[in-house]
Amino acid sequence: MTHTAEIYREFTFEAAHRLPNVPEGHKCARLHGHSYRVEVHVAGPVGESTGWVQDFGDLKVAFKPLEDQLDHRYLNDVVGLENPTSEVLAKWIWDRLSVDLSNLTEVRVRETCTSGCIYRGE
Ligand SMILES: Nc1nc2c(c(=O)[nH]1)N=C([C@H](O)[C@H](O)COP(=O)(O)OP(=O)(O)OP(=O)(O)O)CN2
Ligand SMILES: [Zn+2]
Repeated sequence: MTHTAEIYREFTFEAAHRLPNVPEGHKCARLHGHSYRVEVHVAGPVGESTGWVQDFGDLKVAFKPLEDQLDHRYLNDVVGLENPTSEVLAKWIWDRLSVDLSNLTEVRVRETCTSGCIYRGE
């Protein structure tokens, strides 16, 4: 009997940003950078023969074009990321990944060790 499972892969990239819409004097209005960590989750039935939901390698292939657009970039210059909060970035990633990953369930973006965002496509 098969079961369902959720799998994920973590990616990292380095990028600079500033937040243009924060209140006057907010530190995040200034140019700064993060070592972003992104988790991509997909779910589905575990194949009888494969023993997996999907090859982790598929997630790597799907994320690669996004990594190319994000890594060592000034995020505010990327179309759709003019206000690059974690919330906006998580949806930006979801919108692009969901084209290839129909079983996408969750995108997690971590800006720092303590702060981040979870987006589930709603
Ligand atoms: N809801 C959100 N709040 C904030 C975001 C965001 O994307 N969504 N982003 C920022 C800044 O980008 C900031 O660099 C990260 O915030 P913060 O967790 O405050 O980071 P610090 O490491 O500076 O935390 P301290 O504990 O204050 O040192 C701000 N808010
Ligand atoms: Zn920041």
